[in-house]
Amino acid sequence: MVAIAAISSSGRDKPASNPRLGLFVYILASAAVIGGFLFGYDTSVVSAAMLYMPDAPGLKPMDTVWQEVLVSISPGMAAVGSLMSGTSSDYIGRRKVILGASAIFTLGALVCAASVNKIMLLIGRILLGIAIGFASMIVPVYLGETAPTHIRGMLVSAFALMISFGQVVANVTGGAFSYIDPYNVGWRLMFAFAAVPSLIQFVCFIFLPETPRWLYENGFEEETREVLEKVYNGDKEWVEYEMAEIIAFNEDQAKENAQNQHSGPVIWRILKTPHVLKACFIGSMLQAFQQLAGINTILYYTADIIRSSGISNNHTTIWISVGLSVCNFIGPFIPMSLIEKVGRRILFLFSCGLVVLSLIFIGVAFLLVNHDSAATFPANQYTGNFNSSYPDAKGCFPRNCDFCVTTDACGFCHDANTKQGYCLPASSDDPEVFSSTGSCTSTNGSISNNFKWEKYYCDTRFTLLPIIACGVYLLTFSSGFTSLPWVLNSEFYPMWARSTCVSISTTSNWVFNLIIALTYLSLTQVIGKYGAFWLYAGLTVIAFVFILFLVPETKGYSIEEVEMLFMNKKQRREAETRRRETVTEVRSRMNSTVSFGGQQVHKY
Ligand SMILES: O[C@H]1[C@H](O)[C@@H](O)[C@H](O)[C@@H](O)[C@H]1O
Repeated sequence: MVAIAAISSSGRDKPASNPRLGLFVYILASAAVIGGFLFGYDTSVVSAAMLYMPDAPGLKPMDTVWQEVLVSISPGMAAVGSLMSGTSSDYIGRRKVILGASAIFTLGALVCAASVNKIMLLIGRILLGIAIGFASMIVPVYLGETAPTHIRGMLVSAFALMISFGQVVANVTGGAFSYIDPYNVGWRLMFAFAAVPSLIQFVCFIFLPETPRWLYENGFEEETREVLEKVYNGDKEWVEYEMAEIIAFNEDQAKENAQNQHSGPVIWRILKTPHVLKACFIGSMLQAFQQLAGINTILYYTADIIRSSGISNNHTTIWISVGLSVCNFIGPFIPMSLIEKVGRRILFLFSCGLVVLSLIFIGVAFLLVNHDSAATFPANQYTGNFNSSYPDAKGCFPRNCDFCVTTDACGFCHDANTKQGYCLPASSDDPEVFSSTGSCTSTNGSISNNFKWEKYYCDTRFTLLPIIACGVYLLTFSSGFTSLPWVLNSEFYPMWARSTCVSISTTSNWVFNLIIALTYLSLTQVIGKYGAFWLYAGLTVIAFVFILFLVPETKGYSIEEVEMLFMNKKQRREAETRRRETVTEVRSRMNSTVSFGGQQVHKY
């Protein structure tokens, strides 16, 4: 992809030095990125709460179908919420959608915390899902449209950093609240905790402004200038420059609109505008690739992965999970501090390449664990009270321990000394303790001979390897892949298409998130854990090539200029000519001044 020289919409020269910003823009950004925190917190806290909810009074009995529905309804509804938020943020404004999202989030958190039955909990989870869908789409758009160009990438990266921070806090609070009567009170506190930041965000946004670009597009010229004054800390030169850019760009768009006689829904216009369609496709693919790299399998199944690498103690598992989520939290500081220096592409390619290597490393680690795990006895040596006609018995037959414990219905029954054993169907009443047939069945509540039953765990010399590999993966993923799809999507689109395209690409993120999370366990049963991670590595190699050839560098371009990067030469020439004409008109208008409130001000 070729780079273009910066084409200022207004034809003005950019002020020579960056503006000296005040506190305002940082307060505004901090309040906005709370949306990222809520996103991360909500997607993670449910795993801790789920340890207790199935046995909580009022929620019992909760079978696996209910559990799966309660966990996956929020990402599912987030996909719907992010799709809805595009149109609504065009009509009512970005700020009101943020207000709506934080209000719905607060309500959802309180409904979950106060649930007296499963239906109420389900309603709470639906509200939370809609709210995070709204937040995940609108916060990057809000920051992209408000932030000064030279810190735009950094501020949107802070949104991604807050997602990871929300995930760490969810792990820690999940652990902490599990000490406070977890079946009656603890799980409720886990949900209620999130109502505090969402309420803070709601209150902040009562006072914070709408984005200058939305304001101007919707006819609020004076308000646009007022917001720019605050964002640029009264720096006149920058306020004039940005104001001129916004005006010229809007006029240019109006002209283009009239020339091409666009009418009907925005999506129709996107389909008929090749360079915007291309940007929207690239943006959506980046979000899809982010999920196809398997980030959420590692985050959602951390406990399973730790157990299956040979750790059998629950407390150790919890603390290793916290350690891993810290790796995921440290990484985003790298793009935040480097993005405005080295640019988006280098960081993205660097992180993507390292993610491929660490996925291969995870696969190798799981392969070693698999090869090192104990063998099963040949089929003709299955003895004891083994009944091969028992349901599931055949599916559990000729595998080693690792294959056996990866299969949902089976467990490994082994000689406590020699370690060799049988892969048997797990008991339906007590799957973690007994098999349903064979040498590990319950005899008066215990296993009668020298055998031991393992549902998740295989003894291995490589215990630490998959855990180290996951830590390395989380560090490399979060040092670029976590942030860049969000940053680039907040920059790629012209104003008229921005909210629709960001909502499409955000929906792509949620849909692929769901697909990967729902298929991981079945995938490991078909191609093994190592096979699943190598598949993700293969998909990430495709992502690398995709980024290399199709993603432009957006660093340093104003949000109005980025659109040009997706045009071919002819389209760019036409757009440049039209913009030049607009510039001449705008310049002549901007040179005239009128008296306003006793002061001489520009006439726009
Ligand atoms: O950028 C975020 C981040 O990487 C999160 O850790 C992950 O859970 C999300 O799905 C992703 O979109």
